[in-house]
Amino acid sequence: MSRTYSRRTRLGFGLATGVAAQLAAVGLLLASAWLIVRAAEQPPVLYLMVAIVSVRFFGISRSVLRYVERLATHDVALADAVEQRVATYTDLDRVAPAGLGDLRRGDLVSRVVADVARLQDRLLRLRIPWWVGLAATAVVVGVVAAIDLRSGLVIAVGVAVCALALGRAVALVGASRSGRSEAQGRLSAEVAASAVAARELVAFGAADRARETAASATRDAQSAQSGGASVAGLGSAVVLAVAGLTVAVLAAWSGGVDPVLVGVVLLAPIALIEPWDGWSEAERLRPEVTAAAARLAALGDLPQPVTDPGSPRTLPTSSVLVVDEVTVGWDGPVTRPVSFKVDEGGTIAVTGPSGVGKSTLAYALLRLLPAWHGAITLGGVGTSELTAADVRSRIGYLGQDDAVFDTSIRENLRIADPDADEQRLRAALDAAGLLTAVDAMPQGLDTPVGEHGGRLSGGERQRLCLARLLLADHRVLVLDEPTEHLDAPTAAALMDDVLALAGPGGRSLVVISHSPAVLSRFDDVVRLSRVDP
Ligand SMILES: Nc1ncnc2c1ncn2[C@@H]1O[C@H](COP(=O)(O)OP(=O)(O)OP(=O)(O)O)[C@@H](O)[C@H]1O
Repeated sequence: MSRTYSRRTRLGFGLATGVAAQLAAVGLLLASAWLIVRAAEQPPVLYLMVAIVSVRFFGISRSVLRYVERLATHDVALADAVEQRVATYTDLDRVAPAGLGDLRRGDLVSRVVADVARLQDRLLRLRIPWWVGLAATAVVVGVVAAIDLRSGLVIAVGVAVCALALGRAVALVGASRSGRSEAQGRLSAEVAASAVAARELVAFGAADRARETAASATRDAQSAQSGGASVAGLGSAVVLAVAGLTVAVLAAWSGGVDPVLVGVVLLAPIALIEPWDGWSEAERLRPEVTAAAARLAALGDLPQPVTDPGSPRTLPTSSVLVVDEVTVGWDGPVTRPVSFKVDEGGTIAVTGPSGVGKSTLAYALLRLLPAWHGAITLGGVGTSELTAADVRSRIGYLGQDDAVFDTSIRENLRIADPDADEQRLRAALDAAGLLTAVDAMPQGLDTPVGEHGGRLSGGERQRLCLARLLLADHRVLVLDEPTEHLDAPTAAALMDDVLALAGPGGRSLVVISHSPAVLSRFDDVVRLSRVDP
């Protein structure tokens, strides 16, 4: 349906066609009932024509209306899901990477994919069946009441009993069913972790343990799922029992009803089984949908590690970086206060024992984490007075294991600048010392790099990440262990290319490293030390 109609209008249209489809189904059954009873009296066929045409009309219109209803309501639900997915990404973007706490990758994927899909059910399989079912049921009760008031009241009582019994039965049996989302999330996390670490798990003979953990997560997910199936079974049983009971009561009390209409009255509760089944399915899904909504809301509630100031200052033109008596850490300061200055085009190395907080300092420079004490200024303005986006447009970071995507070299580079033309891509590769190697590859820039860049050597992978960083055009580069995992000649060659980026008119460099060979290339080396425990 055209997007020019508002979502509310499209939903209203979907609901109206849903109710009409449901009434067509009811009409089909009731018209058939009347037709069968009336035909038994063998009247002239003309008397039956209206009912015969009605049966055909309801039969055809039911399918057409159901189809239109699905189109309209799914259109709205899919638009909602897109918005929800964007909102979830925005929440992740707001807190990642420092604010994700203990959330595991697989679990995050499960939230973004499965929980958002579950939320789609809130409209399609939870709310709409209730609204459509209630409207259709009200019409049926009205029609039967018009034929025989007492029978109408009996069906109305049946509806109330069915709705209450469904809610009660599902709540009793399904109290533990909300665990399905968690179980799915844990299963996704286990599978993702095992897939990423498959080589190490096999090498250390830990594959069986990983398999057992995954099997236990699978059992939990299955048990949650089979619990859902038993709830569905119970729901259907409740619906059938209430419908049957209502028919029995109607049969016992239908003495005063016109004999031709007895079939219509008696079959009315049977015609309501379909919408009531929709309620039963809705109640089965309710705990899962509620849990999925809670999990997504929990992402939105994650505290933001750094917040932008209310009135941020303008990003200064100067890129002189000053770190003044700064201490960093995650749960409290782990480093002693550190101070240094990097002029435009200047270089500095940061070193210190493992775990002292070197990478954490890099996070603070990029405003991914706040510093506990001291001040970090860029061009004389405190970075806490700037927006994080402004700081990150000026300061770029190359981590120890930056993500390389399973696509071509060109597309990996374009993540930094989707509009970069061939010339800029080649210039960045040249500056990172990778152009000659790429030109020697048969597919050049279109060479696929494989999962995690597995088809590149360690040095090539690191240079690709460096080239990507250079494309983003930051004036200050923070390089965290850029030569990690590289042999001495490759590391030295990479450092030559890195240092060539600095100098007058060039970029400022903060290089974090343990390596004496790397440190020996710098005049200024800052040593971090741990606060006393
Ligand atoms: N995501 C995190 N959440 C909580 N604590 C963290 C996190 N990452 C690191 N830490 C802790 O912060 C401290 C500093 O870690 P950091 O990675 O900055 O050290 P580092 O000096 O870079 O170490 P290395 O040289 O081994 O890379 C360590 O005690 C570490 O356990």
